[in-house]
Amino acid sequence: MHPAVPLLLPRRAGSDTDLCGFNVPEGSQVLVNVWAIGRDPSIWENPNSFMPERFLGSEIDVKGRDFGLIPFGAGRRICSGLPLANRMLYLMLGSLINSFDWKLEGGISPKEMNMEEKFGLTVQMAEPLQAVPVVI
Ligand code: HEM
Repeated sequence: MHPAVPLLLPRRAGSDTDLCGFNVPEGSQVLVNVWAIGRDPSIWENPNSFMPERFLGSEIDVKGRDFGLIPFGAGRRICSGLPLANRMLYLMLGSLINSFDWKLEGGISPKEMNMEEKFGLTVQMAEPLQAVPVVI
């Protein structure tokens, strides 16, 4: 839902190409809108809902084979840090959740949290997250 690099790295068409009925002339710059793919209702049920459980028992992964979910990109320019990120994310997130209780600053409830984004080459929260760790 919130891909780190919403338009991936720009590509250039190596030859005249027909893409889903659109003519893409050789040399055109092509941007892949991963942000829109992640919110496409023809691919995802309830695309705007955060439902990590939708992946339970699913074969879909983020390694660039399932074009509905390519937060690390795909093809020859796929993120070269994917194997590292794939290991570190579980470790970091698991450590943070295991070691602390978390609350939002100002007594805001998670449902009230502003999840809007700022437009840019990389996605950032419009209103930075202020999460307070409480030692368990
Ligand atoms: C959650 C963590 C990360 C995400 C979501 C992410 C996402 C991406 C995306 C979307 C791209 C563009 C791929 C494309 O256009 O097909 C990219 C490129 C790249 N990423 Fe990551 N990345 C992450 C972590 C890392 C880490 C940990 C490293 C290095 C240690 C790294 C190094 C790179 C490099 C070098 C490229 C450029 C690859 C190229 O141009 O061939 N990334 N990343």
